[in-house]
Amino acid sequence: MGRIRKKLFIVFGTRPEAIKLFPVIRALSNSPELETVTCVTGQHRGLLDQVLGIAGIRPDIDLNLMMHGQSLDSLSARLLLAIGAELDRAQPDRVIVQGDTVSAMAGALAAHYRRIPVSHVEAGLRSGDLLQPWPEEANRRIIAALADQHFAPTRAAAAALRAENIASENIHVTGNTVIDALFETRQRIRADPSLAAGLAGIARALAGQRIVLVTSHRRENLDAGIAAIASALARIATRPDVAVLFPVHPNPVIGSVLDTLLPAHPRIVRTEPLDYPHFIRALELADIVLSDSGGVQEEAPALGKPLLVLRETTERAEGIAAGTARLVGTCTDRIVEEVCRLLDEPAAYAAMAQAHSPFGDGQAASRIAALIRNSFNTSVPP
Ligand SMILES: CC(=O)N[C@@H]1[C@@H](OP(=O)(O)OP(=O)(O)OC[C@H]2O[C@@H](n3ccc(=O)[nH]c3=O)[C@H](O)[C@@H]2O)O[C@H](CO)[C@@H](O)[C@@H]1O
Repeated sequence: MGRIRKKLFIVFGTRPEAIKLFPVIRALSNSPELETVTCVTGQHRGLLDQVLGIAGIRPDIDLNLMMHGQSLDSLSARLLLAIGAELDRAQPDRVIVQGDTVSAMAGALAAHYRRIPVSHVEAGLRSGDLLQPWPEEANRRIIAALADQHFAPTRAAAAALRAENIASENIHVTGNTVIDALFETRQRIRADPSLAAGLAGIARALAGQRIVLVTSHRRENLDAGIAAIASALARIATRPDVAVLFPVHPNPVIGSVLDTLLPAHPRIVRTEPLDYPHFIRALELADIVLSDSGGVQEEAPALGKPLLVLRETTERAEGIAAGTARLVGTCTDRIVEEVCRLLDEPAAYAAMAQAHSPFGDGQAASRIAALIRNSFNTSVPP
């Protein structure tokens, strides 16, 4: 006899997955006919835990698989074995993964090996280049081949899936859940400013400066890219009207390049990675954002912050089409030139500083929860 409540097994392991899944986990938990099992892999231990704490998620299973210096193949193999064992124990009716991490790919594959259906949140992002972003572009395509429910954030993402011959009835344009997380967190900070109070000192110290907020951690930028970005920031900070705020990703390669190429300077503020409310507050304080992050490309347009994307290609063309984002790559001169153009030409700045939210309206998670609920109503025999 089948269970009355359907069991959903949600696998994730990194900061961005936790940010983009907490609204979904909550929406699913509000359905009495569904039971959720959250399984974290610990792929990015510290950054993941920051988000879990703030979102109030206590994972049911913590695989804690992070090992210092682990290779992608060792990580993938360990994830596959560990997730598979948990699936055998939990016997879920459906597995949910998000985005393009190795944890998500391994979760989908372990589910497929057990013929458990897979829902993919943030489906259909494609750069068209298997090496950029690497290995995420391949992870996305593998998950798409295995999933039977594809939650595309935008119409363009849905079209990319149809172009790969995924059946239209399995593709749903829901918006990106990061906008749910962003709007909710912004609301929480307004109601309780102490959630982001750690930035008050920095905001006071930088008052009167135009703030350039920077994040960079993409693997393909770890060699020459991050060095070129650091040189650009050092030049930008020579302007007396500008301050650079750089929450640095814990990857040691980034820290050591910055130690060499980004000298101590009163107008360059390097911090540890900020927790989510503090990062959202930093986005609000920023005049210009420089980033190679996927999530930041979705958040900055929703807040009307001009964003220069430190990549050669992007799967998030919607921000560029909306006019809020511009692809600038990682050439030092180009970055400096584009930042100075925004600082010195008010019309250029105003054109990019319009708030658009091409990636969602903040209601994606409730749409996804409803689609998952309905999938059981339609596919379960009477
Ligand atoms: C190749 C690619 O594009 N892949 C993406 C990748 O993630 P990413 O590039 O978006 O990763 P990050 O930049 O680490 O995270 C970003 C989030 O972190 C918040 N943030 C940032 C700095 C900080 O100091 N404190 C914070 O809280 C910030 O607001 C934002 O929401 O994996 C995801 C999962 O599958 C995919 O969705 C997504 O395609």
